[in-house]
Amino acid sequence: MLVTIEGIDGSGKSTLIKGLIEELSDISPVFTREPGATWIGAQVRRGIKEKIDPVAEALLFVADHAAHLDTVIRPALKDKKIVISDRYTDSRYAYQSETLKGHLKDPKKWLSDIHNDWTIIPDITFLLVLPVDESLKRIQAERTDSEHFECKSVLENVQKNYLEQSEKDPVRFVIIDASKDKDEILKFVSEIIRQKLSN
Ligand SMILES: Nc1ncnc2c1ncn2[C@@H]1O[C@H](COP(=O)(O)OP(=O)(O)OP(=O)(O)O)[C@@H](O)[C@H]1O
Ligand SMILES: Cc1cn([C@H]2C[C@H](O)[C@@H](COP(=O)(O)O)O2)c(=O)[nH]c1=O
Repeated sequence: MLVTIEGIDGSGKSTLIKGLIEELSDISPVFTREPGATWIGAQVRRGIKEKIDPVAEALLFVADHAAHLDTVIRPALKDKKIVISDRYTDSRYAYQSETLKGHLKDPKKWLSDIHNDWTIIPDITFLLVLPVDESLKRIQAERTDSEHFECKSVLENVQKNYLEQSEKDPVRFVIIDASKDKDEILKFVSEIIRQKLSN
């Protein structure tokens, strides 16, 4: 089973994953992330930092995804493991639809075409939704450096894109009110994962 956790920067994904590591320890899921689980992930982070061309940046994210599927996701799913990924393809649809505006005629179609035929669609996606002002407050409270995505106008559109994605696939997406207490979110998410496993 492939579970993905999505949401704008500062919405609480890493916090939720930290809780799930302990909460679901009896079922030993494989925890992974995009970018970061492959050597290409390091190049993606470099690209973000250096603010490279948006098409080059998008292609690096896609390359990282392909390597992630090859080296982590497919082998784990083949072994019947539960895989939980901090960000996945929906991050591309949400962020690159925004960053590629003005660079490509139809970024959403381009992103869809480039993933078709080889990606794996998650079984369930938890989308953490939080007012952008709140997410920025959380980020600013804890970070000294910020990525170019982390500004109000970009994140507003990124969140809109996420919600649009969730409307297209309401069975896969579970919307979480990320302003709730983190223990409440953790309990809700872990219970849904266990329910889904027992079906
Ligand atoms: N439910 C919550 N209520 C209040 N604060 C929270 C909650 N969840 C996370 N936080 C705090 O918000 C900050 C950002 O959380 P976190 O790093 O988990 O977000 P993230 O979605 O992983 O961010 P990014 O995508 O930028 O890495 C942290 O300081 C964290 O402690
Ligand atoms: C997978 C992916 C990520 N991003 C953006 C979103 C974040 O601002 C950064 C780094 O991710 P972090 O886990 O929150 O540190 O990258 C993106 O634009 N497109 C993607 O596909």
